[in-house]
Amino acid sequence: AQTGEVPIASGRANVMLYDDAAKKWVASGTTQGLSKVQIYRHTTNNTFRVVGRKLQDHEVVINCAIIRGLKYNQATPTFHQWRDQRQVYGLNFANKEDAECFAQAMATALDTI
Ligand SMILES: CC[C@@H]1C=C[C@H]2CCN(C(=O)[C@@H]3CC[C@H]4C=C[C@]5(CCCN5C(=O)[C@H](Cc5ccccc5Cl)NC(C)=O)C(=O)N43)[C@@H]2C(=O)N1CC(=O)O
Repeated sequence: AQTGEVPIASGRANVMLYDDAAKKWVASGTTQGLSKVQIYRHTTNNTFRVVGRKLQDHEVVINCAIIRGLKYNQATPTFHQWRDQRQVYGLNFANKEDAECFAQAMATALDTI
């Protein structure tokens, strides 16, 4: 977190990006494996972003702003996804509790911005 950012959710997930050309999901980052995915709230300007780091080597595998109007799709109880103009992000959560907690924080963020 940068100064002035606080995490409002944290969960374990495989962070996936959709390869439009190949029409398949690919793991984000250089290795497979679970990441710690957090939603940070910036305390001064009340903006939010999703940051994910590999549990093993802390490689940053996702760092994307949560923008007003984002549609967060809970495709399954453990696979949630959204898109921006560049790509589609997928979070394959380790369990549905982490997924539910993350989705709740995402909803809060989307209600706030
Ligand atoms: C990690 C493996 C993964 C695990 C779980 C399952 C769950 C379903 N699933 C999918 O990929 C589903 C199946 C159909 C395919 C077709 C298109 C896709 C791909 C690109 C985005 N998309 C949208 O449907 C988006 C969603 C959206 C709606 C609303 C707002 C935002 C968004 Cl992003 N619709 C728009 C209109 O954008 C898609 O998610 N798709 C996953 C999946 O099979 N696997 C297994 C594998 O791939 O082996």
